[in-house]
Amino acid sequence: MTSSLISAGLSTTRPSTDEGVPVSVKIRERVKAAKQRFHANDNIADFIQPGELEALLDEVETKMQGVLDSLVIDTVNDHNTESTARRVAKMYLNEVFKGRYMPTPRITEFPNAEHLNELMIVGPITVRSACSHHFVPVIGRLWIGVMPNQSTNVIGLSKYARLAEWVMSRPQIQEEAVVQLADLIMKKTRPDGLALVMEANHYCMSWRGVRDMDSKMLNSVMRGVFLKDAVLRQEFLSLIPRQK
Ligand SMILES: Nc1nc2c(ncn2[C@@H]2O[C@H](COP(=O)(O)OP(=O)(O)OP(=O)(O)O)[C@@H](O)[C@H]2O)c(=O)[nH]1
Repeated sequence: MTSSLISAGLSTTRPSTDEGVPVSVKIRERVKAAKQRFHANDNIADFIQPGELEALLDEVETKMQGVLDSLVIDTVNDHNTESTARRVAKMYLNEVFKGRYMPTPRITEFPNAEHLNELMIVGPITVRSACSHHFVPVIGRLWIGVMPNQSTNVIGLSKYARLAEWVMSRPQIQEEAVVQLADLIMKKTRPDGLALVMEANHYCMSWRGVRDMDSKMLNSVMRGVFLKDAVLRQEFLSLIPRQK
C-alpha cells in the first residue's frame, strides 16, 4: 500500500524529458523529423502544438531584449523602450510574419453552376511583406487573373486577398513570393490558367542601402492557358490599371 502510494507520487512529479528545452527547438526538431523545410518564407503551422505560440512569443521577447541590451539601449529607464522587446515579438509572430505560424485561411467554394470560363481579374490587392535579407517592409500591390475551369468550383473573391496575405506575411523575396502564391491558388482552385503581377517598393533599397526612393520591382507569373495563349495574356496585361 505504502509503496504503491510512493510510486504514484513519484510518477506525477517526475520531470518530463523536454523540460527546459526552448519551444523553438522542439518545433524545429519536429519539422526536421518530418524532413520539411523551415526557410523564412515557409509555413510551419502544422508543427506547432496548442499553447506553443504563446511560449514562442515569450522566447522571442527574451531574445529581443538581448538585442536591445546589445544595442546599449537603457530599456529599464527609457519609458519608450521598456516594452519594446514584447511589442516586437508580438509584431513578428502575430502580425507581420504570421503567415509562417498560422494555418492556411479557410476557403469557401461555390459550384461553377454556369460553367463559366471567362477571364476574371482581382486587384490591386495590397501587399505587405518584408524582405528576408534585412527584415524591412516590402509594400506593393498585385493583380490576379483567373481563367476558371468549367468543371471545378469557384472560390469567394475575398479569398484571393486572404491567400495573398497569408503568403506575403512572411519574410520573402519577391520572386519566390509570387511563385508561392501562384502555386497555392493553382492547388486550391485548379483553374485553366492563372496570371499574377506584383509591383512593390522594397524599403531595403529606399530607407537604407542605395536609398533609391523611386524604383520598384515588378514581376509576373503565368500558368496554364496564360502561358500558351499570347492574346489572353495580352488581354490580362492591358486590363490591369497599373498606373493608377
Ligand atoms: N532579387 C531580389 N533581391 C532583393 C529583394 N529584396 C531585396 N533584395 C536585394 O537583396 C540584396 C541583399 O544584398 P546584400 O549585398 O547581401 O546586402 P547589403 O550589403 O545590405 O546590400 P545593399 O542593399 O546593396 O546595401 C540587396 O541588393 C537588395 O536590394 C527581392 O525581393 N528580390
